[in-house]
Amino acid sequence: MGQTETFAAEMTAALQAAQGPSAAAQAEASARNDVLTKPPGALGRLEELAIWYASWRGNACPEIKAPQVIIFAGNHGVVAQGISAFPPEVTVQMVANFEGEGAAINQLAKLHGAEMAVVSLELDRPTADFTQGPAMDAADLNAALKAGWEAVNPESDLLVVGEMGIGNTTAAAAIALALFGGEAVDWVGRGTGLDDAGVARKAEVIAKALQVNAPQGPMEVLRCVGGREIAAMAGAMARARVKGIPVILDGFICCSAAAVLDRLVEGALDHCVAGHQSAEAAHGRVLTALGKEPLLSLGLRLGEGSGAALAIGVLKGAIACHSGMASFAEAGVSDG
Ligand SMILES: Cc1cc2ncn([C@H]3O[C@H](COP(=O)(O)O)[C@@H](O)[C@H]3O)c2cc1C
Ligand SMILES: O=C(O)c1cccnc1
Repeated sequence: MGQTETFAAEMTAALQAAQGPSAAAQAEASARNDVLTKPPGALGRLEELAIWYASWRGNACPEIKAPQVIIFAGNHGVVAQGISAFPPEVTVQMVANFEGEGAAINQLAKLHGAEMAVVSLELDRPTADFTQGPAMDAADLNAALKAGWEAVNPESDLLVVGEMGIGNTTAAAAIALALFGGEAVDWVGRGTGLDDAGVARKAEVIAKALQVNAPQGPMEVLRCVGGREIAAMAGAMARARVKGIPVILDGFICCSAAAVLDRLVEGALDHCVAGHQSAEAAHGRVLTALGKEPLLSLGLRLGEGSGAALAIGVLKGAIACHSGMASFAEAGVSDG
């Protein structure tokens, strides 16, 4: 897609025009599921997962051969408000750790045979402190959306987007408050490990951010109180929607980016499944607002795409059974 200056508008139009899943593949996969050698429904959610994946791939008997994990990194001016337990230098240090294959996400991506890309977004130029004014101008927002869009490998057959950005649970909470309403305290959590006073300060910070910026509409919310890596995640998930690449959603920050798309275009997240529910207090609330039931709930509160990457194994299990199992007729098993 074209011009950086108009990227947000072009991306929105592409999402509006995007095709849905294949009804034929869905019907064929569903019929196949009905004759596999198991009592009806005995594979629980794995059955609906396999049919969902098959419908998005347009193939009733799919395989997962080329998963991609993309980690987007960005820095946040709002760290000046003392809203993270860690200093902002950790963002660039962790990027080096990703590149040296030393982070949790490296291990989980490798475990599931996923290609992993790391995209740093102007780490030496943090977003503006959004308690003072918008985090990004239109040029910054468009560039970040486009970086996300372009990072997706169109040949991949599954996408996980993760992030690294000290302070980004505050941006995610501000996005959630702006999109879903309620009270600031409903959307804040401990992030990397804030104490109770820190969490209370974080709530004040996001309340002030919305007073100062008063963003109108999902894209403006993303520009005013988001961050570059959050915008890039949204851009990548939008590209995946257009390309028919299923996405596994990660934790609170990933879901705040997804929520922007959800409010922007109806059905924009139909190609997404929730990988897990993180321990960040408001993640469950965001998942409920998005109508997504998490596959895993293991108390993770890391980000980096880690919970979603772990859930690749669940989806691979669903597809292995669906595409590999024999039917009652093939195996000569009585179908009851
Ligand atoms: C060593 C380290 C590795 C991480 N990997 C992900 N995060 C996570 O923590 C950050 C968000 O929390 P907050 O809003 O409280 O700063 C993000 O970078 C997120 O990805 C990490 C944080 C740290 C310290
Ligand atoms: O939910 C997450 O992804 C999360 C929670 C805490 C810190 N970093 C990420």
